[in-house]
Amino acid sequence: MLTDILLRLYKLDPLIKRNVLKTVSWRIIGTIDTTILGWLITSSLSFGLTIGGTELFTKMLLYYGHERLWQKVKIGLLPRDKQSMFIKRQNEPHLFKQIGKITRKDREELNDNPSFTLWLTGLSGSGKSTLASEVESWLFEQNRRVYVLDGDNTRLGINSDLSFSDEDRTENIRRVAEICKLFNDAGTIVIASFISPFINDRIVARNLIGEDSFIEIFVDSSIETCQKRDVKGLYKLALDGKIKNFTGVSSPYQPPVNSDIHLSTDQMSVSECLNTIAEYLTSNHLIRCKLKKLLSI
Ligand SMILES: Nc1ncnc2c1ncn2[C@@H]1O[C@H](COP(=O)(O)OS(=O)(=O)O)[C@@H](OP(=O)(O)O)[C@H]1O
Ligand SMILES: Nc1ncnc2c1ncn2[C@@H]1O[C@H](COP(=O)(O)OP(=O)(O)O)[C@@H](O)[C@H]1O
Repeated sequence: MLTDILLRLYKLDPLIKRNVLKTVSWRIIGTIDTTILGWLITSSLSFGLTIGGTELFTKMLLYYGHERLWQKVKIGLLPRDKQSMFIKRQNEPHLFKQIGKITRKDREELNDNPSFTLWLTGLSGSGKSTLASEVESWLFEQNRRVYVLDGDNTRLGINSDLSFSDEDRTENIRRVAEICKLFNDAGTIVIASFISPFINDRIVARNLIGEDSFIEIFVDSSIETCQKRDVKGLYKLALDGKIKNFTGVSSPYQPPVNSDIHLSTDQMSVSECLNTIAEYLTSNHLIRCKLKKLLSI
């Protein structure tokens, strides 16, 4: 009967299949352990086998129930929709990661430079696009393979199905981080220029891209300065209620608490910001070129 129940569960869904397999494998290990301990303590093999044999079934049911119950506990889990997306992928039985002969390291060696992602986060009008373009030009002049990913551009293309709701911003950043990872794997330096207003989404991006390849730059300008600049006229529209969910007006921005580089763009000039980024990259051995040359930007 127990086998019958387990078999039915096994056919239900990949997660249950995993739970069943984990239950059985763990129980076999546990039972061998209990049997040996019972045998050693009582010097009776039959006593050890009796305890081990009995608990094989009781503990298997208890373990399975415990696993299923824990799946209802939300502590430390992603929101349910995201979680099921990840679980489905992790358990996708018909996909196999393909690994080619040429590695990221090979490409980095060919370029004579490591690849990484400079992640610019900040309010609209804080200076992300301006700095992204300046850093890109400077790196290009240093013969580095570099490419800018900008919110406006990706939202006109690959992410054109996404709105500015909190959920869609999260998905926007997840997709963009995946793209950064691909570019970095291809040996290219990426400058990602996205408002990316939520701390959690930036943590997801950092984890996807990799701790060592992700450099968070807080492009920090007060909302008053951004509104005064109003480069695209969007703040006026947002304040007049003509754009919904506008960051800093009707949608939150969570500033980084521990960014790798902090640029106060309402106090620093563009070239001061550029020098700060250049100094960071050279002192962390991410760009190999003479500092003197950098500081003459
Ligand atoms: N509601 C609302 N809120 C914020 N921004 C808006 C909005 N609607 C359009 N735009 C334009 O979209 C650009 C930001 O896109 P991002 O992909 O960087 O946004 S996010 O990271 O998903 O929050 C942003 O570009 P930047 O000004 O360069 O930041 C705007 O041009
Ligand atoms: N230190 C600075 N860094 C970047 N931009 C600056 C700085 N100081 C002033 N600005 C100005 O601020 C504006 C920023 O606009 P933009 O780069 O389009 O911002 P974002 O991409 O964050 O929306 C530009 O007009 C730029 O010239």
